[in-house]
Amino acid sequence: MDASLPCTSYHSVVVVGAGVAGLYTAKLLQLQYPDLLVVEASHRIGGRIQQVEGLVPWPVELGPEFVHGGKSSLQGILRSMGVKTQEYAWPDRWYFGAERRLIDSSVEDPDLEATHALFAGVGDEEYPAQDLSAEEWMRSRGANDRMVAIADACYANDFGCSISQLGLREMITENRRWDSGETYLVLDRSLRSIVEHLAEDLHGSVRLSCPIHRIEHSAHGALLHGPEGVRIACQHVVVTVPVSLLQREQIVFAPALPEEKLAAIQRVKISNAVKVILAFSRPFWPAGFFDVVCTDSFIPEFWVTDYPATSTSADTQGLVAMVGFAAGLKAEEMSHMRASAVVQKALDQLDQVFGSGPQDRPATAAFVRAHIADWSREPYIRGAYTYPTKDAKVGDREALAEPIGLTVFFAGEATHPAINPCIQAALETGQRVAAQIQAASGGPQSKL
Ligand SMILES: Cc1cc2nc3c(=O)[nH]c(=O)nc-3n(C[C@H](O)[C@H](O)[C@H](O)COP(=O)(O)OP(=O)(O)OC[C@H]3O[C@@H](n4cnc5c(N)ncnc54)[C@H](O)[C@@H]3O)c2cc1C
Repeated sequence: MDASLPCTSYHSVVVVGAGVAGLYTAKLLQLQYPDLLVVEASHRIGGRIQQVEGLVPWPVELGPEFVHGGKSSLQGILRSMGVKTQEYAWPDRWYFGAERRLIDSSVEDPDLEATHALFAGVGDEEYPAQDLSAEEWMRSRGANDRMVAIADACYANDFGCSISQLGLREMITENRRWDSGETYLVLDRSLRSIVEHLAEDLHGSVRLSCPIHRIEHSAHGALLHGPEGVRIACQHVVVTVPVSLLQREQIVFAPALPEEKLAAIQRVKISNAVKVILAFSRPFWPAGFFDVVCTDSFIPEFWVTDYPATSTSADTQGLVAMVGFAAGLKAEEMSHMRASAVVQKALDQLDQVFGSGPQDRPATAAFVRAHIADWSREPYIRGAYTYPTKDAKVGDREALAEPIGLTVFFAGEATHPAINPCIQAALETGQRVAAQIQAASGGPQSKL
């Protein structure tokens, strides 16, 4: 990366944000626009793809960890990288906190089946004129408290929010347009490799530690304002920052963005997510265990994370890891707790889920160290990922994606019209915006 770029420069294309959407846009446009520049606010590339080292013998993912769906558009990139994946059915166990009962997902449970049937059929619903939360919608379809608790821990948490925040309208769109498949894929290496692959030819074209705070734009181009008087002029600018930052007006646009886009920016929400990563001296879960969704519990989901060792440090040798994932209101609650209290409650929960007989505190007994990733604290992300938001309108995602003339373009997971907050969606928005810029300058359409 070139840190010595001049304070005022001109580029035909500037991409704001070096997450996967920004990096993919740059990769697709780089040949045609060799002077393209990516500006990134933080000191690293990858955005929400981030790892922590030194807990166990491999880097543990702080953000995304799974490829959602075996038919995802990410598959082409993974194949070209020679990545092998393993498929898991999700979820593989259930823990009912109120009943203190752990079951295999093959065990019949009428409330589980009824909840899955409701959510599988949400795409058949009519768009309501007045939006409902998923909880209100479930109750209107006769769901009981146990079903709501199941949906909160399973569907809402996976969507990155709580059941009261999840909106029916965007759930309908998501359900109708989801085309990636239902299995979870785990890669044979860190997701960092995807970031490295996207950035491999961008050396010298990425400027780090350069938060853009103002974009002046006209039909003729844009002037970007960065720290310490940095000015970057360009013909086309691609804004890929999380919608949470646009809501906080961390970038000021002059002239202001159109009313319709501003309203959509405020309606589409990102909630928080917290990952509690726990290193243990030995596994205390059943052989073959992958993941457990926990109703009426502090942390709604735990999974085992296991990659080929990349470190030989004596400090991590032989350790195993489990990750707790909480989103929405539960994550907000955790954000206000002391880290030691979060870890204690996580261990207590695992003791309850897996303890029995003389082994009644297996997690506590095997605990070595922990790391907590609280995404609300990331200054240039401020949350996890957009979720099907209550009171968002049909067409809001398209409004987020709408360019301003031929100068300002928008990409990033929030701008995907299928309400898809996954890595593949971020990549698809990068592909869309690259094609828009090529069309705007009369160039050939990307074949990638
Ligand atoms: C905890 C968690 C778990 C997840 N799990 C999964 C999963 O299992 N599978 C999956 O597919 N997806 C998952 N996701 C979602 C996935 O990470 C995102 O969809 C994807 O990484 C978004 O990429 P992006 O490029 O749109 O945004 P980002 O990665 O957020 O990139 C935006 C970039 O813009 C930069 N930026 C912000 N402000 C400025 C500024 N003013 N100037 C310059 N740069 C700026 C940011 O620093 C960032 O690098 C998860 C996300 C989180 C947080």
